[in-house]
Amino acid sequence: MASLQLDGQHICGGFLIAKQWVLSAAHCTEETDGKTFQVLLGAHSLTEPEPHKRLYRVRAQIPHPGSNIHNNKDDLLLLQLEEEAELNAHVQVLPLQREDRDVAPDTVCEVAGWGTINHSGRRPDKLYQLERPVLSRDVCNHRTRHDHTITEKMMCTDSRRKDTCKGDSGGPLVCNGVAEAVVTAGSRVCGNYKKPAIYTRIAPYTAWIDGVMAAGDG
Ligand SMILES: NCc1cccc(Nc2n[nH]c3ncnc(Nc4cccc(O)c4)c23)c1
Repeated sequence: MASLQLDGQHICGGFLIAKQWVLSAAHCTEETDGKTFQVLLGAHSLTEPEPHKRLYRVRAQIPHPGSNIHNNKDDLLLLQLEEEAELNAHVQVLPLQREDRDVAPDTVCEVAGWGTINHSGRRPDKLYQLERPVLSRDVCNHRTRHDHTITEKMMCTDSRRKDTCKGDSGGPLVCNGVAEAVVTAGSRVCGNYKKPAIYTRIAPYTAWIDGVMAAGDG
């Protein structure tokens, strides 16, 4: 799990997909007025000293060319670290789902982040993890939910009670140990069952991800 930070402040989640590459969400660069993130790896607490915590500088930030501020399409961001991450028990690469097939509805997946915990907007110091069931695209696209805005490159999880929120964007949705998708803010609503959590599925983007990493590695 990565924390994307500006001036020591957690902004968004992300995760290591290769020794020198982190995947996150393009919308995370919206309020950064061109500043470059630093990436914290190996952390559980954001503030306390921990043996495997290490802050990395970022050499390049590459948003998906289709990402934009008006919708949630192609909401992916690749970050190349200044150097390869030091891997250990607390810092590992997360395998990506490369088969482009929907995760079965009701599959229980997990999502983690340092995003706000509840309507109080309280921000946690320690990493939170949630288990959430996958919601079918048909239910998620219902008129009373996200009203046909969920494309085949997106997926949803139930947002009843436990949900992702501000600061969780960019983190991975992990199903059976594999990163299936990336948290996107969507309607930005948290904890309302009528607005299920939305994610950008990874499998449709593996060609783009591999292409950027191959070009970046020179
Ligand atoms: N559950 C989907 C989801 C995933 C990731 C991020 C988000 N939300 C947000 N992303 N960015 C934001 N900037 C301001 N406010 C926000 N949401 C918010 C904050 C307090 C109360 C509340 O009901 C909603 C968000 C929402």
